[in-house]
Amino acid sequence: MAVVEVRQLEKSFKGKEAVKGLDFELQRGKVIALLGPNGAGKTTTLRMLSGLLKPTKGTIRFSETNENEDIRNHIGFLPQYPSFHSWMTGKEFLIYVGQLAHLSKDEAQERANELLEKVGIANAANQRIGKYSGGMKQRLGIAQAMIHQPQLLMLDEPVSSLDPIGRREVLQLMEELKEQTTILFSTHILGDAEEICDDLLLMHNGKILESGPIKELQIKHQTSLLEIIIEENPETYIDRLKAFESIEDCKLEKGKLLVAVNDMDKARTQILQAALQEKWPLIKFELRRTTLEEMFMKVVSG
Ligand SMILES: Nc1ncnc2c1ncn2[C@@H]1O[C@H](COP(=O)(O)OP(=O)(O)OP(=O)(O)O)[C@@H](O)[C@H]1O
Repeated sequence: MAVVEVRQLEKSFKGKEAVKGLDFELQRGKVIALLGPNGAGKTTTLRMLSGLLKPTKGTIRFSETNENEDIRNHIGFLPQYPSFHSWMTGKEFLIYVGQLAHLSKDEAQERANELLEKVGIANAANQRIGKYSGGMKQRLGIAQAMIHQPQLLMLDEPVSSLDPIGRREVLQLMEELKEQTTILFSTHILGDAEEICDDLLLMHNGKILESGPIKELQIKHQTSLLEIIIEENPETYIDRLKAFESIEDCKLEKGKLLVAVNDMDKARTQILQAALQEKWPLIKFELRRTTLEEMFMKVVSG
């Protein structure tokens, strides 16, 4: 079941389209990565979903809200550059945020203690935020976004500014929080997405180019390539290779023939038979797989 359904979502800034007609759904209980290079439109999309920015066009429908209900009751948001009152302690800050979210003082206190424990900074509860490390601030930011038990937690680049240890810890925390809420987080690092997400929304130039379960996308984009090295005049073999129906394309790159195949078994047999019969000066014949990462890099590099 979808937590949120987005249809034809658009946003322009002074006539410049930042988000160009998005259609997607977020499935309950999943961790979804909104993946894309700088300027893809990730922040703009998250800000529209969180109610901070008005779409130019399109609809965002949360499954558990009524027409006139404030969607902020159902979502938690951690911006890319959160601002904290550095003179407050972590606990004071969470109680303050809890009361802003309409919890009573007692409820806010109870929830603050619970969350400080959950995000792993209970030992720094009474320390001023100004003394927190980047990772601790990010944990506190996640706790503030979770204060009212939202059905959707949105995190804008939650690990980008962290060192490898902080990054690992926050990713682990997100993995744990998955039990309680659906999580949508933006990143430009495929590795982060691959590590913890179930589903992927791949965004580029304001559009979603790919979406779905990451495992399915990995399989979909895993294509087979053969790398062949022929000692003399490799360019003269291109047309010969392209003539096989099992071969989709062939090009010469840095002295290697890169052959895209549609039927690996057939291609292997056909090429090796021809090489034997026609005495090709074959040096190397190797299988290479392209991955989601290569697909992503291709998209990112335009
Ligand atoms: N308030 C604004 N006014 C004008 N243009 C904007 C505004 N906010 C975003 N943009 C433009 O919209 C496009 C998408 O920006 P956005 O911040 O959503 O991308 P992003 O994918 O989050 O990038 P990053 O990873 O760098 O944060 C960019 O071209 C950006 O310059």
